[in-house]
Amino acid sequence: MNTAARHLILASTSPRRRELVASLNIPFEVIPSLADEHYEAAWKPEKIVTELAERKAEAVYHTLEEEQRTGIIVGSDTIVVRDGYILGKPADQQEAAEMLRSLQGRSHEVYSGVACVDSVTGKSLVDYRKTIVWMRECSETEVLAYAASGEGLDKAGAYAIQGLGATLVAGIEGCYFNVVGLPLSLLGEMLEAFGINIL
Ligand SMILES: Cc1cn([C@H]2C[C@H](O)[C@@H](COP(=O)(O)OP(=O)(O)OP(=O)(O)O)O2)c(=O)[nH]c1=O
Repeated sequence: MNTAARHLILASTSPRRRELVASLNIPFEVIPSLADEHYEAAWKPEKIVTELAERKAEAVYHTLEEEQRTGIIVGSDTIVVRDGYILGKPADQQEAAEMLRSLQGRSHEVYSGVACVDSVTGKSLVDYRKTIVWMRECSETEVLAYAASGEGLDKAGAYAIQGLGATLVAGIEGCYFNVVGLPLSLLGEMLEAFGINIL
C-alpha cells in the first residue's frame, strides 16, 4: 500500500472538526456519521468518548463500498464533565444558561475521544485526551447574554472556547484543540501509527 496516497475520512458533521482536520494539510473528505450516541449512565467519561468516537468511525466504515475503502476514518466525540456530571449539548437557550451558571467561577473537564479505523485492513485505534478548563465568575447578565448569543447551543457545555466563549475562560490545562473537539496532537500520533506522517 502506498501510504502517500492515503487520505482521511472525517466521520463528523462538526464544522469545527472539519476546520481542524483541514489545518493538517493532508487530503480528506467528510462523511457524516449516523451512529447511535446513547451511552450507559454508569460509564466513565473516558469510556463514553472513546466508545462514541469508535461508533462514529465504525458506522462510516460500514457504509463504504469495497472500492471506497482506501482512507483512514476518523471519528471523535466531546463531552464536558462537572463534578462527575456529564454536560452534553443544551436543548435550548434556557438549558444553556443553566449549564453556564453551573460552570462559572470554577473548573470542569473536557474529554474528547478519537478513533481511527483503517478502511483497508479494518485495524482501529482509539484514545482520548482530557483538558481542565477554568471559567471565570460571570454575572447573571453575562450568562443570559452569552446564552442568548446562540453560540453555545450546538456545543457540549453550552460554550465555544474558540469564539465569544473565550472571554469566559480564565485558563486551561491540557490540549486546547481537545476542547474545540479534536485533539490534534493525539490525532497526529495515531495517524503516525498508520504510517501517515503529517510533518
Ligand atoms: C466545550 C466545547 C465544545 N465544542 C463542540 C465540539 C463538538 O463539535 C461539540 C460536542 O458534540 P459532539 O457530539 O462531540 O460532536 P458533533 O455532534 O458536533 O459532531 P459529530 O458527532 O458529527 O462529529 O461541542 C466546541 O466547539 N467548543 C467548545 O469550547
